[in-house]
Amino acid sequence: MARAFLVVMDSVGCGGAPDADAFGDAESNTLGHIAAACAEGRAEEGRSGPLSVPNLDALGLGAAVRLASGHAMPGLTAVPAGRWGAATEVSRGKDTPSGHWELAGVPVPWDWTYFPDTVPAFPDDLVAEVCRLAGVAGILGNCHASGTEIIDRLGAEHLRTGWPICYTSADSVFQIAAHEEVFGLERLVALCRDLAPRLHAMKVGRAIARPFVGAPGDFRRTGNRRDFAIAPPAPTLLDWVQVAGRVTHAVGKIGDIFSHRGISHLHKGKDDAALFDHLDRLGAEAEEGSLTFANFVEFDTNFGHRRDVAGYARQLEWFDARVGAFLARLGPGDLAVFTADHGNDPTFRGTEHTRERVPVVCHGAGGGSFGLCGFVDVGASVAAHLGIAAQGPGRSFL
Ligand SMILES: O=P(O)(O)O[C@H]1O[C@H](CO)[C@@H](O)[C@H]1O
Ligand SMILES: [Mn+2]
Ligand SMILES: [Mn+2]
Repeated sequence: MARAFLVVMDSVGCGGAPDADAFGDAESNTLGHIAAACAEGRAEEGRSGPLSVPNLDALGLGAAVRLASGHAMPGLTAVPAGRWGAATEVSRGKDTPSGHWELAGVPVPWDWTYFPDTVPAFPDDLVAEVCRLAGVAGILGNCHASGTEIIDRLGAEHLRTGWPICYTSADSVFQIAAHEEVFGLERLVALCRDLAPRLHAMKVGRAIARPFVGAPGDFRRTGNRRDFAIAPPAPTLLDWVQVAGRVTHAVGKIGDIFSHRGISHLHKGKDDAALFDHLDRLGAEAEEGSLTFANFVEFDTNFGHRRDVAGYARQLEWFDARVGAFLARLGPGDLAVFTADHGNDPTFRGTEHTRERVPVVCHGAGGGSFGLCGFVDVGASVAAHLGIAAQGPGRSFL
């Protein structure tokens, strides 16, 4: 029986979204602009020269970017041996839940609630609820911010007052940063968990705990981030597979993103290297007929939001080397799909996600292009490979 591995490279978009302009993201292209910067010698920190991702390129990565957006992709010159194309999203959001749910066959039928880019950003009654749940007299932040910048700016005041730092972004999120040892990690996680139902009722996608450690001038976020996401609106690929009596493995953030629905086994790790160790092990050991669904988040959190072009390129090159070793572990009936959930162009203005198409490159599904498809078709294709009935609007491209 076949196995399937669906691997999301978080934020590794490839431009070309027909509605990018409506998101203020016209011309954004995460992979296209990284490849151009590398080829022009503008991404030389800790690496050098044209972007080198031979394993993903052999599956069709460069070709997928050219198809999606028309970008040249210097350095990615392989004639693809894999099955490849690019996918377009329809959900009215460019965040992680929208992207993953749609990849898993379920577009988002509602409009997300976003907080305005004003100070304060949050309504008084919501702030009052945070204060009640946390047992504090006030909050810090109450604005749009980048998570590393706001702990640098307000971390010392947080230590002094004990008030949690609350902030949001262009995504439908309510984020709370607090010191792991001073405020307490469990207290922060409980605060987010308790606040989440109220946020979900408002169609705010996630309450996110963003713990940090250190002292003023040297605050660092830890790997203990927790996301409390609204549940998907309908059964997803994970549910379809599980209902069919198969095993599902969730690697990294997948559990949180799917509100822990349809997941048999959760595999977490402190960083992407640890997550790839899980993926390698599952490549060798995952059950016949199983689905492994993995998310690699560091492209997005460490490099996209930080607008670090060289860092993003380094991460792609590191990831690609591990892809080569991973694919060597797979058997003849196995499918591996590498794709993304949205863009986060490190050359673009601001620090937010960017609306883009995403590459879809497959190992174990023969060769050639299936052209442009929808995000939902990825889930339908994985289901088809596993011999499971898909639900919803997706159609298999296999
Ligand atoms: O700047 P940081 O805290 O990493 O926040 C980013 O992470 C959030 C959730 O992934 C996004 O909405 C974006 O705001
Ligand atoms: Mn994401
Ligand atoms: Mn992000």
